[in-house]
Amino acid sequence: MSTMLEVSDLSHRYGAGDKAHVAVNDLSFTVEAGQLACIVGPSGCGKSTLLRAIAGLLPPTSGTVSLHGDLVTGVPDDLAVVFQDYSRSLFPWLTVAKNVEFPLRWTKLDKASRRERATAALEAVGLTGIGAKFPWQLSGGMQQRVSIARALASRPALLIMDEPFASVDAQTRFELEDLLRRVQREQGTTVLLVTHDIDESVYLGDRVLVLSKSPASIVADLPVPLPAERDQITTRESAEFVTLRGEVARLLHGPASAVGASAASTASAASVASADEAERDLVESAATAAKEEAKN
Ligand SMILES: Nc1ncnc2c1ncn2[C@@H]1O[C@H](COP(=O)(O)OP(=O)(O)OP(=O)(O)O)[C@@H](O)[C@H]1O
Repeated sequence: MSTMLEVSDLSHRYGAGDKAHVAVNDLSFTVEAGQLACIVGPSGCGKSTLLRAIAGLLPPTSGTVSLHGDLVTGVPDDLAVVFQDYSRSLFPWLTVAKNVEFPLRWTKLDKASRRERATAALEAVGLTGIGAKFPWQLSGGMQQRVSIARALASRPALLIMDEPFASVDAQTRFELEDLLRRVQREQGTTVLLVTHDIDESVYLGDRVLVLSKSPASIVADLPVPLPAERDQITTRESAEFVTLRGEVARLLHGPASAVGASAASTASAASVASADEAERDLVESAATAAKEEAKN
């Protein structure tokens, strides 16, 4: 296996002087090609800051991020991000097919190949034949499938997913988790997924990286000893699943990780703003071009 993502001694501090706030503290890890690594951490610990730095949206105060050996200094062309809020990341004025094709405009693919890729990506996520619909004509779960199809269509070197299933109901969440694992294995995609949900991190991951309370540092990097074929009922009942889930919960909620209630709620409010900012950065930069696309 080759290393796809390398995060080395990464730190990020917001502000300076008395008002300085260290959000990420000297964090190092790698993700191998084809791996699905999950990150779990307490609310407000610095997950969004970390993802923004990895995505090239935020220059870190110190340390480096490399994608397939290349230093990340801006948003890499071969990186895709799926956010929690599908309703804001899909363009409502473009059809589903055009939404999925959209990032391919920056590749060398001709129009016919772009269409073919989009059709195949929609098929991979179980949405064959809905390309002519608009996002707002679909359920929330279907819209998130479209976001996943769009991310996969560009065959990214790294797919970053920031709480991707937090806005759908429990049944849809299970379906999307299984869909992600299936497609990720079929296509060999390297995925870094952030979740608040301990069970989800264990069910989905090949590895679970547990972050400390703010400032984020890695408290554990745990391999997931579950078979590749997983099932929402039997896997979650298995001894390995229950043991690992307990271990992650203890690391997150044990005394060393406890966060005071008021500090947590303040941090949480600021971090929502930060995640929103990241999403806006990416979506807005694409929106202008998407409007042009709609005219064509
Ligand atoms: N732009 C900013 N300026 C100053 N401080 C910030 C900024 N963005 C985030 N922070 C602070 O950095 C810390 C980490 O925030 P971040 O959003 O990365 O956490 P998070 O783990 O993603 O949060 P959540 O779990 O709620 O999504 C928080 O204490 C937050 O208050």
